[in-house]
Amino acid sequence: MSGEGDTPQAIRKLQPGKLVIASHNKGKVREIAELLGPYGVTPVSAGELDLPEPEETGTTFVANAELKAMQAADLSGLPALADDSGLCVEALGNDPGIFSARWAGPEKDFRVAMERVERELAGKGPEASRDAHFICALALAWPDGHVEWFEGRVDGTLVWPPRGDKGFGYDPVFLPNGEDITFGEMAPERKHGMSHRADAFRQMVAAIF
Ligand SMILES: O=P(O)(O)OP(=O)(O)OP(=O)(O)OC[C@H]1O[C@@H](n2cnc3c(O)ncnc32)[C@H](O)[C@@H]1O
Ligand SMILES: [Mg+2]
Repeated sequence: MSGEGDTPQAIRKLQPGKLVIASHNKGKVREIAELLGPYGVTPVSAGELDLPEPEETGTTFVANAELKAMQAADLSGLPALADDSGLCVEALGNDPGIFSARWAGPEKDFRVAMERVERELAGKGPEASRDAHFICALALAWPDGHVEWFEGRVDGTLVWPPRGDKGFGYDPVFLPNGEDITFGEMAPERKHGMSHRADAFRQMVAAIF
């Protein structure tokens, strides 16, 4: 944490415990808390505040991140950071994309979601590209209604069967370009060195902090 004298103006507005992470996904909340670690901000999650999970009616990652952040800022009276993210598989026309969470069904079973990706890819034939990328849109909403957003990306290929149990969601099938282990096999610090979420986060830090 920076000393009082060199703490940038914006971070002083984000007093410890005063930034809502507008997400109900424990894996994301953990990663965002880790990424916020160096900035002296102690986040509180939407779940801890009993905030409702809004319907994601947007047609883009940014629109969904904005609606989640704005609702949390509005209901809590605190600055709120939301993340809308997903896996885009090029041979599937970038599906599941914004529907990545919905492919896991009401039980939020990502084994089912990963199997669906693999099945749909198999349906494209053996020559189909296995290229994929993750996108992360971060939206930071202030209680006065002002919103800023940032979008990050990481490119890779899909493996089958799934490998590793360290991450969440689609991590076990995502092999980032230039790496020999999946996100599911990676220590969190290594994932933060290259992930879509860390990419968006770097842009946010450069702009805000
Ligand atoms: O909306 P919130 O409450 O934040 O939680 P969610 O899980 O519904 O989140 P999204 O609507 O943004 O859906 C994105 C899905 O994409 C997947 N995803 C996003 N980032 C990922 C990552 O870093 N690793 C693996 N899967 C990821 C993950 O399974 C998410 O459920
Ligand atoms: Mg969601």
